[in-house]
Amino acid sequence: MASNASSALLKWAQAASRGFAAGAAGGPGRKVAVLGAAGGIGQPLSMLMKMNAQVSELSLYDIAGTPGVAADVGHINTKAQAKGYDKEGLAEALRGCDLVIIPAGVPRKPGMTRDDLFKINAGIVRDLVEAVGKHCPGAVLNIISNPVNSTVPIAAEQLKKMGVYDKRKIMGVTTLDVVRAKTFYAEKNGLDVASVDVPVVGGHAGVTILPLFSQATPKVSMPADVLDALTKRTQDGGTEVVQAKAGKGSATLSMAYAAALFADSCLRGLNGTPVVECTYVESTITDAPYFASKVKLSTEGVDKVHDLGTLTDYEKDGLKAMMPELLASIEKGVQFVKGA
Ligand SMILES: NC(=O)C1=CN([C@@H]2O[C@H](COP(=O)(O)OP(=O)(O)OC[C@H]3O[C@@H](n4cnc5c(N)ncnc54)[C@H](O)[C@@H]3O)[C@@H](O)[C@H]2O)C=CC1
Ligand SMILES: O=C([O-])CC(=O)C(=O)O
Repeated sequence: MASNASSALLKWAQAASRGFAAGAAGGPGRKVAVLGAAGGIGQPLSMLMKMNAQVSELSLYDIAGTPGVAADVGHINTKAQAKGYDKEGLAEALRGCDLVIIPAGVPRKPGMTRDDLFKINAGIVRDLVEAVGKHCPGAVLNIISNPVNSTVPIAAEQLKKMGVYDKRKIMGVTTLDVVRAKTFYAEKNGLDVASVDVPVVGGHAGVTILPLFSQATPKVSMPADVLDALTKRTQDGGTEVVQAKAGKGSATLSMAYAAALFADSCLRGLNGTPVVECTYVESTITDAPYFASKVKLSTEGVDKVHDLGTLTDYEKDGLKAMMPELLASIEKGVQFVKGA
């Protein structure tokens, strides 16, 4: 089993640049849907999924703009058949899907928290997941739409309501936190970023994002102030991009990259090559019913949720500090569906 997907995925990316003739994973062709495919994340993500050799059918769904995206992506000379769907086509887009990736919804503007997006995105995610429950209840779900800390519980509750919930299938995508932690850790310590791994646990907003630099490889012992600065930069990575884009949205390109890596790992797992990734799932390893940690992805989705390993006092404090916000965000998501 690959202990970490990054080296395999780097090979995948290299194979992509050579035209995907070699090096990419095989396995049965999978049907993958991107819901929100015409958006800032959706477009580059659709391109990257079109380049993934594990995909045979690619459904590109959005409420507007999908014919153009599908026509454009469809000209890429890889085997996946890309098809665009508008509002009326959601059922067909989803039927037979193995993996559904959801980046639909509004992004932040400067000054907003991810929770400020709840008002609009909660309903979008609930309705899309309802369609998933109707048309492809067995599919693995990768939820990108913010606030992830709440949208994953929303998805779970919606599927429970429909009697088709399977905790192994629902994952909140926190890969961008890992991507950022790796980049910042490698930069700060002069390491080859391709050889670096950093687990990131908790949730996906501010203090709920907890990089475990004590478990990073290769191991570098950092002074307390450097460790604190790296931790805070990882927690505020999304805000750094929101501010830099100055009103034009949040991370899209790095997010599409991260989502494509995570989706590739899910597909590898489904195709019988288990991969371990950090992701936000139903969990019993802390007091929070949903929590991101290392998870083994296999033929049915989540196979094993790994525990946190040994934490330093600094990390234990971080874990304690995140709990009130994380628990409140989860409860808000649960009540949004249950209370309705
Ligand atoms: N999990 C993570 O690490 C990250 C999550 N995000 C989140 O991803 C979401 C999308 O971000 P962007 O792509 O930048 O936004 P965007 O506004 O560029 O694109 C969103 C797309 O969703 C579509 N959409 C809206 N309602 C829909 C519905 N009911 N069904 C299908 N499509 C619908 C829109 O038409 C649009 O094309 C945001 O909520 C953002 O906060 C962004 C970056 C990182
Ligand atoms: O910060 C945002 O709003 C988007 C996001 O989740 C990220 O970039 O991590």
